[in-house]
Amino acid sequence: MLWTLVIPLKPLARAKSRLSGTAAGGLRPGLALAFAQDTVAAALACPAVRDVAVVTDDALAARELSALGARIVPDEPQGGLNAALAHGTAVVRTARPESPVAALNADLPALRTPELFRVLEAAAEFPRAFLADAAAIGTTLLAAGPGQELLPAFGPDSRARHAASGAVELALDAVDSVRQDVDTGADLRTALALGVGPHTAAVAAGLLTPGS
Ligand SMILES: Nc1nc2c(ncn2[C@@H]2O[C@H](COP(=O)(O)OP(=O)(O)OP(=O)(O)O)[C@@H](O)[C@H]2O)c(=O)[nH]1
Ligand SMILES: C=C(OP(=O)(O)O)C(=O)O
Repeated sequence: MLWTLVIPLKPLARAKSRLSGTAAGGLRPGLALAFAQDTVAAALACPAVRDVAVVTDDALAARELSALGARIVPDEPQGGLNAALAHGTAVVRTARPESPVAALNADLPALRTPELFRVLEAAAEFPRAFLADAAAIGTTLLAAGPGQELLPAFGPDSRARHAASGAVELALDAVDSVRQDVDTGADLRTALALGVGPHTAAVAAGLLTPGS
């Protein structure tokens, strides 16, 4: 099955606010962009991915991510994350109404293409499926097969809300890079230990000193 990924991205000036203690104001937008660049590059390299649509109103991110090969969908609803995902899904399905679609967070800087492949292959077995985040509270990927509504319920406790919505939780080992979203400085250190992509590695160099 070939998936269309829908990746939401907040305007960079407001993104990753919980990293403000780790990356001071001037550096945080660049870090959020680097996370998105590494996420999009790893996703576009995946043989199970037909294309990637990024839902964002950020002009710089739109330029940089379209240069990688992503389609940009303006965040027209301006109604937060789930509205952006529902909109992005509707837009990509205008051309391909039956397309399998998966929402993927833009803050997965350690994302490894083979692990994403395994997650998407597993998701293809169910009408709707999701992957819990590394903290086991949230969600990093929500998939809807051909003709299925996405019904995104991201945000606090989204693991429980996606399960309650009828999506099947994917119980997979060894897909840590797909689960490792980065919200805090501790998450960033964990992602760096897993191994981040080149954009994040370049920005993170100098941000964190060993043991900080
Ligand atoms: N297009 C769009 N994307 C959003 C919006 N809110 C959050 N996102 C994206 O949704 C994903 C998950 O959000 P979070 O992990 O909370 O990221 P964040 O909002 O940048 O982080 P905090 O500011 O620390 O809450 C990230 O890829 C965000 O960029 C929104 O209103 N519109
Ligand atoms: C948006 C989510 O999480 P967080 O803001 O914790 O990354 C989520 O897990 O649904």
